[in-house]
Amino acid sequence: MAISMALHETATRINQFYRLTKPRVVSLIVFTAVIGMFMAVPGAVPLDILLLGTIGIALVAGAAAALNCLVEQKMDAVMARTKGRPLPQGKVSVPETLFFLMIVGGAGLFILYEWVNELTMWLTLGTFVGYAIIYTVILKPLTPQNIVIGGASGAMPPVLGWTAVTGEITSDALLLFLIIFAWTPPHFWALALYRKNEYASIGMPMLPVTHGDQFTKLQVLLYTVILCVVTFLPYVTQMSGMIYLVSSTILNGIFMYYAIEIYRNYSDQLAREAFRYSILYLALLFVALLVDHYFFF
Ligand code: HEM
Ligand SMILES: CC(C)=CCC/C(C)=C/CC/C(C)=C/COP(=O)(O)OP(=O)(O)O
Repeated sequence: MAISMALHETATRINQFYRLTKPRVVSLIVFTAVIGMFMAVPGAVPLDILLLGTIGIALVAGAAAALNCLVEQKMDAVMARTKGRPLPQGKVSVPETLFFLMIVGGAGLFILYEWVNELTMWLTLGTFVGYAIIYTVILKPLTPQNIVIGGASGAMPPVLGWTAVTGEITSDALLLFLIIFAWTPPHFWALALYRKNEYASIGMPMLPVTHGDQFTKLQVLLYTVILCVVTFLPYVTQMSGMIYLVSSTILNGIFMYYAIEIYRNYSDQLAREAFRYSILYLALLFVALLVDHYFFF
């Protein structure tokens, strides 16, 4: 009995640390990194790079998310969406979180340095600093353009995957970066529209709080148009073929529908759906890139 209680308690503790890493967001981030690896070569990705690169990038991304949770714990305690997180709930302490993220992040960087390559290690460290320091600490509380600039960190993982395999950055890798970079504003501002009051309550200068709903809706629409243009580029540059063109056109059509409807007939429900769709969109777009890469015609 005592042993099973102790086991249960240990599992619960481990789960709290796991939750600090924002596992769902990080899964999609790692997924785009893995697809970046496959896109970088015509044939198979060496298995050791695939495994160690993925583990290394995932560990550093998880550490970055944990540092974000640490920095924002007081604000997280106020917002309904975030108040259940481990730090505001007192499930883990500040020193424990610091220790955890340093071990996890350090292990990730070590793996990348030792078994992948130095360039990927440095770029991953730069991405960590970009998200956990430049975005979280400096830009987020300062300017509503925080996510346009901070989004650059979220857009880096396919580039990290690419350099893990090739050791260099090419224009095709930058195209993958551009796709996520253009996707981030409609992804986040759709959410910010229906979570505006929560952001206002903690004084976070998100676009709907500082510039109002109408302006934000217009920005969602504009960035969705930019996204459509950017996602056409892999076909134009012949990085991708027909499978990608058809898939991305359908995915973009649905995204445009949401962006136009948000602009013309806004409801929180619609913005919530658009936000959920944005996640599905990115996942499927990257699947389309991958499938097309191996069945190019
Ligand atoms: C600066 C850039 C970004 C900002 C500000 C942002 C913001 C957010 C926020 C606030 C949520 C939480 C929604 C909720 O709790 O209901 C969220 C969820 C999510 N984001 Fe982002 N995001 C960014 C970039 C990214 C990137 C680059 C990816 C992946 C490539 C991503 C993937 C996801 C996923 C998968 C979820 C759903 C998580 C869940 O279901 O718990 N985000 N995003
Ligand atoms: C490879 C590597 C080091 C990647 C790091 C990049 C990274 C973890 C990006 C995540 C983007 C993200 C979780 C945004 C959430 O916004 P938020 O943090 O403002 O959301 P919140 O309000 O839910 O805390």
